[in-house]
Amino acid sequence: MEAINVANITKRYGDIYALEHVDLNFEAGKIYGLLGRNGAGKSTLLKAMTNRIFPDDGVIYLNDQPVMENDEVLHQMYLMSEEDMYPKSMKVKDVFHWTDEFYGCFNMEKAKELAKKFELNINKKVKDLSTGYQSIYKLIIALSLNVPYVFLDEPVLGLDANHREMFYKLLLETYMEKQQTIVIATHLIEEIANLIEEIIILKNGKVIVNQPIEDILAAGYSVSGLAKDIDTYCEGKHVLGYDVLGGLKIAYIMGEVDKTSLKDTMEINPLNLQKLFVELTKKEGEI
Ligand SMILES: Nc1ncnc2c1ncn2[C@@H]1O[C@H](COP(=O)(O)OP(=O)(O)OP(=O)(O)O)[C@@H](O)[C@H]1O
Repeated sequence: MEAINVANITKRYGDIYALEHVDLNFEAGKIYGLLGRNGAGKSTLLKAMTNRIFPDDGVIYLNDQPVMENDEVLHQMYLMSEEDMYPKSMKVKDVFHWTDEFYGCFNMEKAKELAKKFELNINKKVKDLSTGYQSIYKLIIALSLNVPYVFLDEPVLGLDANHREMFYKLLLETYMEKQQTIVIATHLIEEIANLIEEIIILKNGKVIVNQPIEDILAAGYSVSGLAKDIDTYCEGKHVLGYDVLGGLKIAYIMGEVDKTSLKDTMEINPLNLQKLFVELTKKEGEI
């Protein structure tokens, strides 16, 4: 079932098209990965979906209702982003309190429990938190709010590896329990590869990939071997790109695996999401 419909959204900043004719559907109860290089339009899209900015063209609907200045709809969504919604001089526990006041569906008990897990002192002012903890307190809000739509813009910014793993685990547990619609925008592609069901890739404000992660990974493969053998093997194939390591070459190929011209010295492997992303979003002339 389609829950959010992004219909023909365009957002310009001067001459720059942050988003250009973007059409997307988000189904209820799924986890989406929103990927794109720096400046691709990820944050702009999430902000438009949550009414933080207004598109120049197009409409965004949540269950057929426009999100624009629609309080009823906005109370069903939470966007976690770098932007602070409250003054930085506020204590974390007060941010929790006001979030509860605004949404009316904040699980304070869970938030306090998570704060203990992450060793976050909720009596501290937001401005006194380290970079990692500035993300952590917002993640705790995202995990403790009982809203059906959660948008996470760079959720693990500044978190150490242990805290990142903890967060992914907690996010999955929360998702299993509440079956929310979750959209995660991140550059840490491999870290979310096992978490997401659907993948959206933006490039220069346009959607270039929008499909189940399984499908896109199954649509191609990589082959490695001696450079000259790989070059011969790749003739006539849809090659996304190459990596060269000494005399060894790896080619990233779209299409069904062709075993007919494969040599014993060559090895076939599945595509990896990060590699696929890099190849699909490379600029001309970039290595
Ligand atoms: N308030 C603004 N004023 C001017 N230009 C903006 C503004 N917000 C975004 N942009 C521009 O719109 C484009 C898309 O930016 P956006 O922040 O959505 O990208 P992003 O994919 O989230 O990037 P990153 O991964 O670097 O955070 C960029 O070219 C950016 O410079």
